[in-house]
Amino acid sequence: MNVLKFGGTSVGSAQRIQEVAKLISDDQPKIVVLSAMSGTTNTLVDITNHLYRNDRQEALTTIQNLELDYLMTISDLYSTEEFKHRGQEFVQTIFTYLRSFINKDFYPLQEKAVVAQGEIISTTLMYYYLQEQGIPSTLLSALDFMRIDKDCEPDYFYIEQNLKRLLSNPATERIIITQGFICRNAYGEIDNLKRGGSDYSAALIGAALNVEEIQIWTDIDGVHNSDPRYVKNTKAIRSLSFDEAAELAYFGAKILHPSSIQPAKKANIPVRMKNTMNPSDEGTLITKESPIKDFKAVAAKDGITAIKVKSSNMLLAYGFVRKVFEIFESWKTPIDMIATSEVAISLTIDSTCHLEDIKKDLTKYGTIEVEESLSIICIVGDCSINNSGLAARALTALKDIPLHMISYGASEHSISLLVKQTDKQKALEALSERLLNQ
Ligand SMILES: Nc1ncnc2c1ncn2[C@@H]1O[C@H](COP(=O)(O)OP(=O)(O)O)[C@@H](O)[C@H]1O
Ligand SMILES: N[C@@H](CC(=O)OP(=O)(O)O)C(=O)O
Repeated sequence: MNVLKFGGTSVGSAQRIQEVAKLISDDQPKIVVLSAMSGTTNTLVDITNHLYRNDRQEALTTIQNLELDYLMTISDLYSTEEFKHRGQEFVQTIFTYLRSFINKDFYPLQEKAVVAQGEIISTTLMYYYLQEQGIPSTLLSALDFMRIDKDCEPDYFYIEQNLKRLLSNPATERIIITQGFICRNAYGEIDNLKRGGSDYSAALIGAALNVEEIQIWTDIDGVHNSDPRYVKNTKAIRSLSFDEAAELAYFGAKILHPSSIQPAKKANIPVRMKNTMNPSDEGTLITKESPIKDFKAVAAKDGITAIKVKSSNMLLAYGFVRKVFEIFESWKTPIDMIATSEVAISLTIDSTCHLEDIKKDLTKYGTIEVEESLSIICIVGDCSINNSGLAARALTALKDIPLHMISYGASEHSISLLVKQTDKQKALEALSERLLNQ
């Protein structure tokens, strides 16, 4: 069995849904994980913002416009009156539910339920379409098996037990359709795996069922050697190791959710990235081992904040770094990059929710400097100790760009550099020209 995940663009119109249906209609048993049609989750988030602000008219107009889009999709998607009617009835139930929140107090729990509707709609429309085409399939609700625990981490045991239980139903067809992104939390409430989380859903399902392959179908021929939204002439990489792919995903390659490689790596299941618009292209295969290359790819992560703690107490002291880290731990704020000197420690975070609290706590250890709007540039390649000269080439490529921090040596697969967000594009272009396209 394989897991095939189709992203928002892949199911972004009636025609796209029809094309995905063709791709999944062979005889192979498979679990098909769908995202919401592109744009829907953003619009649902807008609706929740209007509801929080009690902006009745804006909420109503946004809900109505989205409903109209879906009614048009339905009229293009189905050819028979019967299925047009079923689609309309289903979509109207969802939009009546959305309208029911208007004129009431709105809570975070309801926000998660509203945002979940995109995947509920896309999977149901696909399920009906397959029925109309006479292709048997089973629609499985992710809310019946996908769960996160109190720390918002996947509940692996629950997921595996419940998926296996549901699939053991003899009425289950060879094609199983389910939602990406959505789940329940430890209290049974509707929740999600964070934006872009359908990749993560697919990987969790694949690992729970120990499938042969996890396929992520998107709108580009696999993982490219740089971000095509910022750099011209990027090229698809044919092979990546789990570790290389995880670094790229974590440091900004939007094509993959940052957590999605971990379950695949743990279960040693290959991940194949494919293009829905060009299915014959081989895409990118992510496995345990991959041929080594000096420079494979570059990714960039925006919205980074650097914090520097300067203190002469650090000189020859022990326990100082631990105390600093404990503050970040107490505020549940992950640290990405670290650099130390005799009297200072610099580190970066990407969540500023508790920045003021962290700064306040850090002042007891020294003077604090904060710099915002930075980007981490992550260069993935052969950064092993024996590959001398690699860091020098990377730094030479960036000779005209001020570097705020460098992290080298911690990973055999990557070098990370901190630049101003405004220098990101220039840095990506320079690396592409001087390292990747040589
Ligand atoms: N290194 C990269 N390789 C390929 N695509 C990338 C990379 N970095 C960013 N992207 C962007 O990611 C997009 C695919 O991700 P996403 O929009 O989330 O797809 P989906 O809708 O299938 O989930 C591509 O269209 C591309 O613009
Ligand atoms: N629909 C969700 C989940 C997701 O993974 O979407 P996509 O596969 O289109 O990135 C989101 O927009 O965040």
